[in-house]
Amino acid sequence: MLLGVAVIVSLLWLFYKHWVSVYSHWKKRNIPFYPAKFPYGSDPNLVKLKEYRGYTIDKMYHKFASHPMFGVFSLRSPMLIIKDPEIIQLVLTKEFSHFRDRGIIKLPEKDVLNHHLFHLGGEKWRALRMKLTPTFTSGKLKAMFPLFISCAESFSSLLLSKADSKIDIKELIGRFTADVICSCAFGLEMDVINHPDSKLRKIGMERIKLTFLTKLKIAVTRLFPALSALLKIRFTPLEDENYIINLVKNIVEQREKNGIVRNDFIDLLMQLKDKGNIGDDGQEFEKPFEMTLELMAAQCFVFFLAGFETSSSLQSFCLYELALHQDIQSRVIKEINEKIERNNGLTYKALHEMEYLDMVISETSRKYPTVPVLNRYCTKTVTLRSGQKIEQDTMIIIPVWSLHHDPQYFSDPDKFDPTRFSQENKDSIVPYTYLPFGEGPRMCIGMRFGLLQTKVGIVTLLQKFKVEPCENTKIPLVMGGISATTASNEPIIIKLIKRS
Ligand code: HEM
Repeated sequence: MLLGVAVIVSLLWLFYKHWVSVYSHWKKRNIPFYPAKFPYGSDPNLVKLKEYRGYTIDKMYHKFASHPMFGVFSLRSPMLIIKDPEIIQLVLTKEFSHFRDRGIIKLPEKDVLNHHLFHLGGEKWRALRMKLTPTFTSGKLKAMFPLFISCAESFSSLLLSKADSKIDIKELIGRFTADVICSCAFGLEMDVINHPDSKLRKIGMERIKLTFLTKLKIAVTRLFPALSALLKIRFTPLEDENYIINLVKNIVEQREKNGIVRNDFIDLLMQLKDKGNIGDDGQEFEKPFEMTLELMAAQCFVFFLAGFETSSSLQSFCLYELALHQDIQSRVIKEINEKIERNNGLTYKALHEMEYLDMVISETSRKYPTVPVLNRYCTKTVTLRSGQKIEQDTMIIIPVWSLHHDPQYFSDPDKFDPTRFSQENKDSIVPYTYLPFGEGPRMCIGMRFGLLQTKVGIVTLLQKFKVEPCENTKIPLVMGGISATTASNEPIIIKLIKRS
């Protein structure tokens, strides 16, 4: 009995020693760091998600005010937080080949729906990124514009039924963005606007949640890959995976059977599938690979996920700020009316001429960056000008929220001030301190699509309604921890007043 207890205590002690052995990582490398405590590491909030990630990292960011970068530990993973815009530029762009991967999760082979552009690394990512980039050329976006407008019309009808009431703006706009992405990328008329409980949207909303269980799975796949394989850890439930794969399979079969060509995202994937192995076309990819139905479904899934949540957040934060700043809203609506009149309707060209609206959206993206941090993973050691090294296998965090709220780069950062992005002022923004879509070869592939649907959504709504705060509007908004993207703790409630 005593022996048994002694063995257990010794094993626990060994486990503890092994766990904390990594906590000297940054000290050995002479990099300032946020000390760690067993078991969570530098700050339990990095793991427990009780607080928005942007806030947790921001507190650390200010503790290391005079340092270009500093180390933290999440559980027992060392991570390097980079603050200096010059080093950020090096990571995202100049030395990109050393930091090509995100390294957020070690992808379990069988979790096929996660093998998408956002999580893939190395050559497979490079090949897919190169092949999928043509999805969003300006020609393609122009061709899709009528689909945006058709979704906007159904959105308008829904809005009219909400006139003069208080609404949860993000919920409403989320239906519009889900419809746009389904229609433009997949040719699917889901009508989420009128059927908000659609299965696809529900799956998307679940996947965007960064629950404790998801974080635990990320940690286990990263720290104990063998255990993760043994436990068959997966991030997408099998039922959802089957649903998405079948959905894509049906679209492909329908198109093949009826000879439908829409020149959209699915068509591009189908062409890649028909051409045989990706990389066999003389474009120098190390290991050619097949575009399987599962790989196609994974790319569709990430476009849906990345497309609907980010744009609906941006639009809701923007309308919230416009509700609070009636002077800015009046200027936006004046511009909208002028440009629509000059172009005989809401055209692609009219939207492009709306410069003030563009400034308002840029300022919203600064104050509420949809993705609070960017992740990179160092695959080859780099020596900085200071002589300091960033070693192979280092996980990197770029604190976007903190940069966007650092008074050194954006004076009075809590103030909503679109003039920061006027023609005269925007050139004075320090490069690599404004990163709402990331930067470099791995930046958001859907940026132009996201901005276009954001503008169509806002213009459609503002043409019909004035937005105002009401007694349920939270001022200021406090961000919450559960979502992987920047999201308010509580619903964003505003009032829609019908324009005469
Ligand atoms: C307002 C809307 C959007 C915002 C704010 C946004 C933001 C971002 C950010 C910050 C990243 C990471 C960039 C980096 O690490 O440097 C990203 C990546 C990505 N986004 Fe977006 N995004 C938006 C819309 C979209 C849309 C509409 C799509 C697709 C239709 C999309 C697809 C993706 C994909 C696939 C990636 C991964 C790219 C790669 O690793 O190669 N995003 N996005």
